[in-house]
Amino acid sequence: MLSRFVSSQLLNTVSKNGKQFSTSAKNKARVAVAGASGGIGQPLSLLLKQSPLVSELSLYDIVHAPGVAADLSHIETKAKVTGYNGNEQMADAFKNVDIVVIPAGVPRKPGMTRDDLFNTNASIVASIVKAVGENSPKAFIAIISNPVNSTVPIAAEVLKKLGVYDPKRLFGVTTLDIVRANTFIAEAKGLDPATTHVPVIGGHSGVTIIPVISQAKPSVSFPQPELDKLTVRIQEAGTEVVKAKAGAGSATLSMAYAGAKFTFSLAKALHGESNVQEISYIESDVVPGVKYFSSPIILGKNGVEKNLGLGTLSDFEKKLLETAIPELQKNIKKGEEFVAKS
Ligand SMILES: NC(=O)c1ccc[n+]([C@@H]2O[C@H](COP(=O)([O-])OP(=O)(O)OC[C@H]3O[C@@H](n4cnc5c(N)ncnc54)[C@H](O)[C@@H]3O)[C@@H](O)[C@H]2O)c1
Ligand SMILES: O=C(O)C[C@H](O)C(=O)O
Repeated sequence: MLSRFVSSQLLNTVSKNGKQFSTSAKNKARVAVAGASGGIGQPLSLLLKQSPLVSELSLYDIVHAPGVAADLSHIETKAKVTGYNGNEQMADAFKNVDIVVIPAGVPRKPGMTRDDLFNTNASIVASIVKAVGENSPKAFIAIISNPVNSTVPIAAEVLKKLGVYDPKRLFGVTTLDIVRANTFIAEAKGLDPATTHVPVIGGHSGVTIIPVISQAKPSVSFPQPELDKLTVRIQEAGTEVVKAKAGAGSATLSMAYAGAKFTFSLAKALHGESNVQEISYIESDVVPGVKYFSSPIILGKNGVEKNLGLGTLSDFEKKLLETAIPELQKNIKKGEEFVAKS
């Protein structure tokens, strides 16, 4: 009873941007989670297992994946769950899957930047994406592992080396920034967060996170000092959680929610729902000289169908964009060089 209740709640929430989607047997996705035993991986897998959009759930990690899979497999929903542990089972984990979500890697501790995770997470993401490219070259790949600004270019370069890169099918998950912006702006204005939409563009770290409050729906306005504060709060929300967790990691539950929301949009688009809108960090030409950029997109059966671009930015947001550009360029170059050197 409880699982049905939660499942319908989640479906209602995730269909916020689109129409309710009917889920017959053939329009379900086979989804793999890499890093499935972790702080994000476990609740994300739980949310995916509860969804009628998912037919198979392939859980991969270097530890504990069979245990997590056994546990989830007892839930009274149709998705078939299988666990795969360690390098030798990695290829099997990623065979015949439609979508791979990657929250594998280490999280921040207080005092660290996301870029401080690069040395550990770059090779983790590269090895997982290589295995995905070799075993399901058409899969949509959604990267959660930080630093997202660099791990997405790393994934692209790895897939290029394999000759299977399709920029329409590779996504950096920035959904949590939008979820947070919706929540904070709704709180500030006494709105319902479930029907508040605040785009956040750019990248996923500090000044590269650009809240576009001028395009919020419903429309809102703030005196400049309050706008400054809200913007910084959205940019530093990850750090707020890292500090509050005091050494026990970073956002996991809200990220699982955001990751599930994004994955459900991919699943809906894959199976033909029209006008599925998301915001994601993808290969892009909307900002000259910045090869990867997060902006609103329309998803279709083959991935990114249309990049909706930046829309009209306020002067304040244009300044935020100017500040973000050199940092994004640096992060992207670092990711590309990592693969070129390896
Ligand atoms: N994009 C975002 O908005 C966002 C939000 C929150 C966290 N994150 C990032 O997500 C990542 C994971 O965070 P977490 O809190 O779940 O960390 P965690 O340490 O709790 O879990 C990570 C999991 O990855 C697994 N792992 C490590 N190396 C692996 C490999 N080579 N192959 C497969 N699995 C491997 C670990 O065993 C662990 O189970 C971090 O990099 C974090 O910064 C991103
Ligand atoms: O802040 C972090 O390190 C994790 C994640 O990127 C977040 O935004 O919560």
